[in-house]
Amino acid sequence: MTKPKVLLLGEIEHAHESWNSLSNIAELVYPRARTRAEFLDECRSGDLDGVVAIYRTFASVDYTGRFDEELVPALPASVKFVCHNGAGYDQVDVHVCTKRGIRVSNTPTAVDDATADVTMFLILGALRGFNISMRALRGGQWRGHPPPPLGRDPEGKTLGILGMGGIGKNLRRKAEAFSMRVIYHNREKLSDELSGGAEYVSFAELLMTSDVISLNLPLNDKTRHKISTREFEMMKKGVVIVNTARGAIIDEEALVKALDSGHVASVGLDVYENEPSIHPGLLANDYVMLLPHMGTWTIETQTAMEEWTISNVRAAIETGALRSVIPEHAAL
Ligand SMILES: O=CC(=O)O
Repeated sequence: MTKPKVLLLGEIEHAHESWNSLSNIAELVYPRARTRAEFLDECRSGDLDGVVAIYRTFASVDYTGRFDEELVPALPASVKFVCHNGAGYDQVDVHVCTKRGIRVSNTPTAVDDATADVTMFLILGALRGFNISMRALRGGQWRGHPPPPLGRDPEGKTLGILGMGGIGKNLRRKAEAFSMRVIYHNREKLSDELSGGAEYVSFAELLMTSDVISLNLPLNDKTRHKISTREFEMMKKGVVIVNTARGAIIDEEALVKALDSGHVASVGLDVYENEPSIHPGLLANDYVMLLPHMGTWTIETQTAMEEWTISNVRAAIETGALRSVIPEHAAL
């Protein structure tokens, strides 16, 4: 009997044993294509016919481009599952996949600790203004001349978490260890058990009362530019904003203006609207703490994410259902 095929888009860096063990149940295939045009051709050539599940990485977008209304219909008719390695799956057009009868999975939970850790690092760094002193030190000027303004402590500050999913909940625990008061806004209020007792507030109240705002929500049509000029104006003067979710949740142009006016005191960013390019206004501002999308960049977390994605592929082939189907496909 011919085995179903599993296509790898991107690299397996850690979980080689688990990946290779899939060959017991599937034929593992690798694309020849190195560009989107080549990938579309390869799909249309029939060479990938029989592929049932695709394992894809965040970085594979560099050569396939987004899984959008052009690419998804071009996939072989046999494709039933797209297993994305990552929590955020904004590179995949879920609606087009739904129409084609393709189910999508992601890697929730596996990313929570590492991403919440980076969020805490950025909160502390942005509150303390560490970017200025770190830069001065490397420039041979010790703390700089004049020394940087004094930073602020997290203790006693109100942290507003926008998006209380796995990362938001994990961050809540970590922030409370720093004696921050945590409030949150979500599409729906969570039970006290799930929210850990954090206070549920409206979106407007979160904007108006937080000293620090952390963005922990997925990027989709509803959340793109959720934070723009009007929202910045509603925030307290001197607010600190941290984004480890997706850059396009913030209107970057409006952010630069809010920083330049001093209304937003400082920000900590791991993600950007058009990464890897960064708005020059962010690069130029000393009150911006920047990381190049390092939220899950640890050995443990990258390994866990690969293992998780492979387990989705295995479940898809063995049972016809994904282990962690995305919420949009849960009811299908
Ligand atoms: O950005 C990282 C992820 O989506 O897992």
